[in-house]
Amino acid sequence: MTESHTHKSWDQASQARLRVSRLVLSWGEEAICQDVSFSVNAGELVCLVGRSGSGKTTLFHAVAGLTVPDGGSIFLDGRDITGRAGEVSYMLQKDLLLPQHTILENVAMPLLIAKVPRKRAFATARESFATFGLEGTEGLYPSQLSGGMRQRAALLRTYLMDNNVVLLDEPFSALDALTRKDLQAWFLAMLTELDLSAMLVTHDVDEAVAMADRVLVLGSQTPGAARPSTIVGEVEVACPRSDRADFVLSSEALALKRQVIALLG
Ligand SMILES: Nc1ncnc2c1ncn2[C@@H]1O[C@H](COP(=O)(O)OP(=O)(O)OP(=O)(O)O)[C@@H](O)[C@H]1O
Repeated sequence: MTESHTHKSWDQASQARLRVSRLVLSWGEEAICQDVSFSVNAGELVCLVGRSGSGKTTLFHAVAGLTVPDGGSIFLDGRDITGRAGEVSYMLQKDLLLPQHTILENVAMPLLIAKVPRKRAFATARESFATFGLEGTEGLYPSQLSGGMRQRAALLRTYLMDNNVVLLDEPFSALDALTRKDLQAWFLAMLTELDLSAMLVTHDVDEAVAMADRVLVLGSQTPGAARPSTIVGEVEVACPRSDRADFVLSSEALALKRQVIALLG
């Protein structure tokens, strides 16, 4: 039996869609992440929080296959995808829409890059505009949309990469507080509707507890040193997505935030 077969039975038993095992990452001589292991289960939203510079983006790049780790492995449904791009969808921190292209052209980009014929790419993209609350914006340009709408378009573009695991790096951070709240609630409903598993980087402990099924904390175990980072703890948020609006105001949510903040150190 090969190594990946061994992991496949393990993953299926544990429902892990994505499994990261003992990842080691560095930039040149500098060790950024050391011995990072975690999994994302089917349908789960995991939020990754960590101080600035702890290596969240570096970790996401590796999971997305944009860099090859110095050690460790990444499995998707039990398949070793270490160093392979395109297996999980990734929305970068500054995933800007191209200003000179229409929303339809922007959203269809992953399909066009995958060499789907233009007509079919646009038809496929159009089908999801209503689901993402973007109907009527197909022919508009990014500058004609509100920040929230632009972010929905970027999320739709990520969705059209057509993987059932998505990585999102601070997708709501540039939005004003009210738009962010609306979009967070909408995003949770979308994840459920589309049956996606997701991992989201955020600086914002409130956002993590408001959205996640599980919060992972990336931090250093070496006193006084910011790096190398590892997963220093996790906090489970056992609240149905539909009840989150009330939950965030509860003493239970406050207690969970305290736990996350304590892990951040
Ligand atoms: N392209 C790069 N080349 C060299 N070093 C890098 C590069 N990108 C990141 N680093 C190093 O890795 C460290 C971690 O950066 P990273 O962006 O992963 O952290 P982060 O937790 O996402 O930070 P933030 O929350 O501020 O976005 C940085 O402090 C920097 O030293």
